[in-house]
Amino acid sequence: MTTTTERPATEAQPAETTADPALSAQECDRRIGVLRTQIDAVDDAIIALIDERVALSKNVGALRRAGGGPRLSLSRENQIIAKFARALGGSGTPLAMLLLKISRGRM
Ligand SMILES: C=C(O[C@@H]1C=C(C(=O)O)C=C[C@H]1O)C(=O)O
Repeated sequence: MTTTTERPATEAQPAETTADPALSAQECDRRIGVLRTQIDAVDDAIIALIDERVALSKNVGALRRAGGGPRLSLSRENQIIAKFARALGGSGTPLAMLLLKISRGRM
């Protein structure tokens, strides 16, 4: 898969993730700040990937309609929902449905 999205380094440093009860409150706050910066970068990447997915989905839809086909493919959507459910368990299905809804909304 090719993507135009820059992926942030998501691997937190062990020093930032270790919950050591001997840490000062100030050091805990500092580590939380570091981790939140990483979370923000991951969220930015997720948003960029959603935008990329919407654009790809829109292109498929336009091509299918140009070829005389329907706007949607429910069998394909079911495959995607099943993939997310396999990968993410109970939250996979609603997440896939939300992604499909976002893609439809802009088609
Ligand atoms: C993008 C397509 O068209 C529609 C959008 C889909 C999607 O956003 O993943 C999936 C199936 C179709 O309803 C496709 O058929 O692959």
